[in-house]
Amino acid sequence: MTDHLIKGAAVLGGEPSDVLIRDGRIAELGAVGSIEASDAEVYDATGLVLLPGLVDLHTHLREPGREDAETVASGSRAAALGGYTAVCAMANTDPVADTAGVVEQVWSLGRDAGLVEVQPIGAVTVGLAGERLAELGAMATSAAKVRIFSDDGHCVSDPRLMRRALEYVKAFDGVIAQHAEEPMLTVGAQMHEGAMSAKLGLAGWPAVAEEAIIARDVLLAGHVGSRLHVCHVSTAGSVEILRWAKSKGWRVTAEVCPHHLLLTDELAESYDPVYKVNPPLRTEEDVLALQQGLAEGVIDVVATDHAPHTVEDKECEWAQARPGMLGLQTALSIVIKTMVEPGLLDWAGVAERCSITPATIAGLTGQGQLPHVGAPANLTLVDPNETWTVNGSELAGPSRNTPYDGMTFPGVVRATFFGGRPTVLDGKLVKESI
Ligand SMILES: NC(=O)N[C@@H](CC(=O)O)C(=O)O
Repeated sequence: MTDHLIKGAAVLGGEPSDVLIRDGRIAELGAVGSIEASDAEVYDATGLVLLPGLVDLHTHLREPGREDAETVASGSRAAALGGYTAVCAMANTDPVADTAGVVEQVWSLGRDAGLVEVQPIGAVTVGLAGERLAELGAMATSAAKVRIFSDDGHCVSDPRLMRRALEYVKAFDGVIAQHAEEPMLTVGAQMHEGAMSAKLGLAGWPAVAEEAIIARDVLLAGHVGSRLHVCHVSTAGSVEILRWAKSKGWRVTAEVCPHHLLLTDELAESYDPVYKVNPPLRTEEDVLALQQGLAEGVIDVVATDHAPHTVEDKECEWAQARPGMLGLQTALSIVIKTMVEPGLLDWAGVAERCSITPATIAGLTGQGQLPHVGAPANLTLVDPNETWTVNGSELAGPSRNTPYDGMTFPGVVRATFFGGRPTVLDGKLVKESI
């Protein structure tokens, strides 16, 4: 394996340093010019910020079943280009990832693609139907070593089943990641329930449908003493409930998606389904509360909810369109725009929310480590001073459903190292790694 010498990178935005990567790990870390490595390939990282490789807790890779929208390999390419070195693959595939066989399939496809660590998430219930617990133990002890379980896309709405799931995974320190949506309150829902939905005549998805489930589930998690993770938190009220749950010392974590940190329900006025997503884009007040919650750590992590859909499933009438947006290649830029530029997070905070804490939640021990000698070389180099304009047709993967097409953002991912190997250099996938 080739050695790599990264020169002049600002580690977490601090002093420029040199980093020597050897045999997949950081072998030396020191002041600029202090490391001698004549046989190493040199990467000039002057002006770049070095972060631990990003870790996504919420990625839809669509394989098996909807390879026309994304595959494990194409999603891995998008992830590497976005600065990720690990992604957790959601279970709503076809067939559903509710058995050891399917999670092992996804896990081995990820290993074959070899661009990021692909950690499968297992379904909580058989077929995501919300009726019977899936084989949680078999998935946990499979080669995929599933740690997080989620029916994402569907809520585990039966409180008795939710309690049983929390009790079951407690034995092996597993996590139940809930898609918080009380289904009886979102029948036919198309967008956030508020002034804009009334104006557009679209059925609303009220904030209380999310908040009611989060309130119930934090109480259940506290009661059982088990680990709950709340997916894609989208309302100001949810942040308040999480703040309260954390003050009780309950084992509750939560994620926010980049789109909920930036976009609002006003965009639905275009009737362009690219803005249709679950949970829906909310109000400016919600956006500000989510940013604040992330800054304070009430919301622990940023997760993309990368949800590729084909042109047929997205470029149609709003009501027929599937919910979901691409996210892997734009996430870091949106975090920089919404959190770093306004001074809500510094680079250490970005590392915490986008890498270290997600790796801890997912139990990915080789990921999310602050750069230090001996650490696995999973690293991202980003140029914070460069901007780029999103071009949907140039994104990795077959899907095009980005809400950011034509928008200009700060922060260009220049290089990603996965297990000591560059997957991205100069902003492009490294040929040998494809
Ligand atoms: N987040 C989304 O809008 N879509 C998700 C599933 C879901 O949560 O509905 C998808 O799988 O496409």
